[in-house]
Amino acid sequence: MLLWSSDLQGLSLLCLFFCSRMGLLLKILVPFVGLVLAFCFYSKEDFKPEMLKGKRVIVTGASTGIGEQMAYHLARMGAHVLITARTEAKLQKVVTRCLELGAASAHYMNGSMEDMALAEDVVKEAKQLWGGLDMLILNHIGYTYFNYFDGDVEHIRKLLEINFLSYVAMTVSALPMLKESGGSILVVSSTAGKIGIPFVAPYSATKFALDGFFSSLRQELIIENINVSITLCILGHIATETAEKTVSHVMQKPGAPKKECALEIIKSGALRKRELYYPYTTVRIPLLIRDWTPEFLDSLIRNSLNVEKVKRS
Ligand SMILES: NC(=O)C1=CN([C@@H]2O[C@H](COP(=O)(O)OP(=O)(O)OC[C@H]3O[C@@H](n4cnc5c(N)ncnc54)[C@H](OP(=O)(O)O)[C@@H]3O)[C@@H](O)[C@H]2O)C=CC1
Ligand SMILES: C[C@H](CCC(=O)O)[C@H]1CC[C@H]2[C@@H]3C(=O)C[C@@H]4C[C@H](O)CC[C@]4(C)[C@H]3CC[C@]12C
Repeated sequence: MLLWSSDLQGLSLLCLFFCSRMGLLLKILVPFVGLVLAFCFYSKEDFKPEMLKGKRVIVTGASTGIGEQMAYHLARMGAHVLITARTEAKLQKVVTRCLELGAASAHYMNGSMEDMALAEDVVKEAKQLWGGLDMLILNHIGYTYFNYFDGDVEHIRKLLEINFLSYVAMTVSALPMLKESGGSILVVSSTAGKIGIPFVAPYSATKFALDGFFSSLRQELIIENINVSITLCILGHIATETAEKTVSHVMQKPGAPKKECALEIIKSGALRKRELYYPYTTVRIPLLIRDWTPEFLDSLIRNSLNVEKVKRS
């Protein structure tokens, strides 16, 4: 089995974690881990901001949070940006800021991604504006509660439209241009799209759906030698306004910085990575133990939350 450098890092951290418990650390694994980390360090591809200069990029859900920060990073790198969300006033401010930061151009389209026509119209606008597309960053999400599942099936149907089907609709519309440019699709997902986390059942379903669809589509693009990359971005808790409003009372640690998170997403897409894990340690290690000791991982997740503070609404 071919291990990627980032997986070697994850496995090394895992070995350190388990063997530090068994006192083997100083005898066997320190040299091994040293060799592995040296390999990982020297095998890293280098990201350069110039990679994004003049590139034509759509960022959805960019009126606030991680999407807003991605728009600003792209602007600093000299990209053309087209951003979407529902709140026009916020989008106007982000576009203005993007132009101040050096964007090659900056435009917005406002509307809800419940409407599949909007999803397709955003891609048509990119064709109208730029004649093509280099990067599609699918980031928006609909209203997400953090509580016991309330049995509301309609809420799940609506969230699947916003968080999943609109991503598929935009991808279908954008693929002809991305094939022409050899471009990239960045799909923003979550730890909750890879493992079972309590209190986010509807949201988690939509994120698992993204993994299934885009991981299968990536296989087909490879089979047909189509040069379009798909990067699935698996994020842990990030300190955005919405997340802090929703979960700060339950979380035992603060979220990771949204600005750094946004940059790591862009870098992973530009380097055409298969998946991004951010923050690496808190996301990658649970995934490494997920299939070996699922019950142990489930208990770790439950113990990482102040579950007593979640009251059925
Ligand atoms: N923050 C975190 O802890 C984590 C976040 N993630 C993922 O990162 C991504 C961004 O998260 P975050 O920045 O926290 O989210 P925010 O809530 O900060 O931003 C969500 C964005 O989506 C837009 N949006 C909301 N509803 C709709 C809709 N119906 N149609 C179109 N756009 C809509 C919002 O703008 P408007 O309201 O104006 O429409 C906003 O721009 C998401 O995919 C999320 O799953 C993953 C793991 C952890
Ligand atoms: C609690 C989870 C981290 C568990 C761990 O030990 O690492 C967080 C991982 C993913 C987070 C949720 C997420 O994906 C974004 C949602 C979007 C909304 O902004 C509200 C917050 C989220 C429900 C967020 C909540 C914490 C996580 C489940």
